[in-house]
Amino acid sequence: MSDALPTASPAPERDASPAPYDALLLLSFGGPEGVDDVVPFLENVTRGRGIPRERLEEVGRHYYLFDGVSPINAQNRALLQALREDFAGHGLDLPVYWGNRNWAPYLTDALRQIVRDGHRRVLTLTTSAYASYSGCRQYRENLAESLATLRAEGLEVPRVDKLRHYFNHPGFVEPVADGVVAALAELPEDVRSGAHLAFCTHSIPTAAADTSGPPEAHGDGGAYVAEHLDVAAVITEAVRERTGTAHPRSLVYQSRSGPPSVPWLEPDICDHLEELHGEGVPAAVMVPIGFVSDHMEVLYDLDTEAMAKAAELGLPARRSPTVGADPRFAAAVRDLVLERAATERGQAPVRCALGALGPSHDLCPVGCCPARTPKPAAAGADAPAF
Ligand SMILES: CC1=C(CCC(=O)O)c2cc3nc(cc4[nH]c(cc5[nH]c(cc1n2)c(C)c5CCC(=O)O)c(CCC(=O)O)c4C)C(CCC(=O)O)=C3C
Ligand SMILES: [Fe+2]
Repeated sequence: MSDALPTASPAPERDASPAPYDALLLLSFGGPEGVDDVVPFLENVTRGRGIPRERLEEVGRHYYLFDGVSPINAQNRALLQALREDFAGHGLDLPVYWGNRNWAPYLTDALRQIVRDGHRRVLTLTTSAYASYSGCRQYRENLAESLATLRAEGLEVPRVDKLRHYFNHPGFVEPVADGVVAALAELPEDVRSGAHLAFCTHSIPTAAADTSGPPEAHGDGGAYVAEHLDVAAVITEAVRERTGTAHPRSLVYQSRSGPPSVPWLEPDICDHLEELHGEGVPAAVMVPIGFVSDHMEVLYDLDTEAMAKAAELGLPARRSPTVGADPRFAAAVRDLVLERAATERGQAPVRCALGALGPSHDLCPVGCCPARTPKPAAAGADAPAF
């Protein structure tokens, strides 16, 4: 694989008009904020998804280890604040709302407020940077369902679009690369230059991976894996530019769910650490590129379980930070909002993207990340009219 990829591209000066949009919606997963929330939250997440009881009990224990509190909602509050500050500081007059798929504040309530406040064109930012059913279409299904609820309530339904996938935007890549450099600096000096970069993301069923992204990417591994491989190469190169060391890398998976009979993406991070250790690799940095902010998958599956595995092996390891509410990420969101607004106004704005894949599509085409059971999905070429 070539490492000669561009690792910087200047963010263009853009016209600060968000027109035709009049609201931005931060759409996220949601998480429990106390022990009493855990079971109802897990019921919301897993309704109709066929997850074995034992897996749910296991995941419930992860939350109880942290007093039932996932950091995801606090992270989203911080991101909301960062977006509002960034927009205000750059003359972008666009109110920002927040709603979740699985926990309060709920998506339907956020959309209802948007309508009551008189907004008609909503742009959505999801806290998932890649193509996949769980990371993209399922959020689009949630939007369609909430819009149908509003219509049943007799409210005027706004038009809703979704920002393109941003895994390769410089404002996502750069904070991650800096975080890797910082994590490397925390490793003992004698093992630092030999450290392996284990890029971590959520495992998904291989069938879902194969059909992720637009139909033309299907069958060849799919867009989900291709996007992660591409950004892992970009980040590795950005780290080499900063440290002078070309670290070996791999893409590995975590947080497998579902019945054991169904194949999911592998290797798992813990098995991978064992393998690295067996090969004589002196240290590892886990880079959670699959996640926008810290949440239970990061705190438990990486910081608790994978770090315990590394300690057991005697393998020096660190976990690098997620982008969270980094001001560069907030600025990237502003850039993407203005890019999309200009596109909707019929202009052809510069589209910032690093790596070999280039900028992702604005509108998910028909057949993008199909569901096992077809459901209406908003903000795509196959969106129902309201
Ligand atoms: C690709 C992907 C992302 C990244 C994109 C994105 O961020 O959207 C993601 C994020 C998250 N997943 C989360 C939590 C859970 N995911 C589960 C289950 C599942 N995730 C899946 C995929 C993904 N998940 C899949 C294919 C399943 C199997 C069931 C199904 O087919 O739907 C379950 C059920 C129990 C279990 O089996 O683990 C839970 C509790 C939380 C919140 C954590 C917190 O509370 O801090 C977050 C951010
Ligand atoms: Fe998940």
